[in-house]
Amino acid sequence: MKPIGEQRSLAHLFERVRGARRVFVLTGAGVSAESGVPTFRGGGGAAVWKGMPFNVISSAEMIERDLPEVWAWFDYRRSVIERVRPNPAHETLARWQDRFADFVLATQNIDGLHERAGSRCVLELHGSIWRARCLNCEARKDLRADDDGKRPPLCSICGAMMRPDVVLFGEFLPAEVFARAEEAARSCDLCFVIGTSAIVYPAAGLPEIARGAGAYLVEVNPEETPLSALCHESLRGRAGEILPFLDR
Ligand SMILES: CC(C)NC(=O)[C@H](Cc1c[nH]c2ccccc12)NC(=O)[C@H](CCCC/N=C(/NCCC(=O)O)S[C@H]1O[C@H](COP(=O)(O)OP(=O)(O)OC[C@H]2O[C@@H](n3cnc4c(N)ncnc43)[C@H](O)[C@@H]2O)[C@@H](O)[C@H]1O)NC(=O)OCc1ccccc1
Ligand SMILES: [Zn+2]
Repeated sequence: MKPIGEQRSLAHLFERVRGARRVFVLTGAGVSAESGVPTFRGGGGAAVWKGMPFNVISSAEMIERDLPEVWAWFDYRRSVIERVRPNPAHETLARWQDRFADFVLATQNIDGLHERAGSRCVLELHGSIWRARCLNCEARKDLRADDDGKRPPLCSICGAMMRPDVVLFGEFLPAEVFARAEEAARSCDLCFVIGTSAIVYPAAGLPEIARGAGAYLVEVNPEETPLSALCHESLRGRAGEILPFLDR
């Protein structure tokens, strides 16, 4: 793949980025790929855990059916994530929060790497692998600060069992978080969609909202996605190389 700079003149894009006032960014697993976090390939069919496809082990039914197995799956992913570091894509987006008058970053990722890179008020559309939530009183617990290793963890408020505080397939997204992302998508003048296969909804609908509201839509992804046709720009390459390049 030709380096982004040689693909064609991006002067007009630099212009757009320099002139942007309200920027909305949606990220997916691809933004963490260069950190060493495996992607999902569209949340679809391939077996990811003990022969179960991703959208089965990460589904609401599994909480009922086998909560210990759900914890085993997220404990494994947490063990992978705790060994990696944010990459230049995360770092660039952290800088951008102070570069634009209005900047909103929404992510489908539960890995917490945006926060570790210094991004503040990240809209975690699908929750966080670093939190547990009580099945009875909804109290949250930060597993970085307070994890006695007991599985399932027990709620320190009511003693009930806790589940990972992530949004599983068939579950609604946190309403307030999604509403803020929708609002930002509706009112932005520049929208970046970075490292997502844009298959999982309602997150994949956010760039469509931005485009529909007149925003300039830019995709960063080495591959074509269902959103590419909707984009003003599709920058084919890796986020960790392209974002620092746009940061001028
Ligand atoms: C599979 C899909 C069709 N299914 C859905 O969308 C479902 C059902 C559905 C709802 N509405 C629909 C409309 C149409 C069809 C289906 C639906 N949605 C839901 O269930 C949602 C909840 C969805 C959230 C699920 N939780 C996740 N994650 C947390 C858990 C966990 O992580 O385990 S989703 C999870 O999968 C998705 C994976 O996608 P990506 O992040 O994009 O990753 P992927 O690997 O696919 O792609 C990576 C991309 O990066 C690129 N890339 C690779 N390297 C790089 C690189 N270096 N740089 C840049 N890019 C790179 C690659 O080329 C690739 O394009 C993310 O959203 C991720 O968060 N809830 C819901 O709708 O509630 C209401 C409801 C309630 C009751 C009954 C019905 C409906
Ligand atoms: Zn509780």
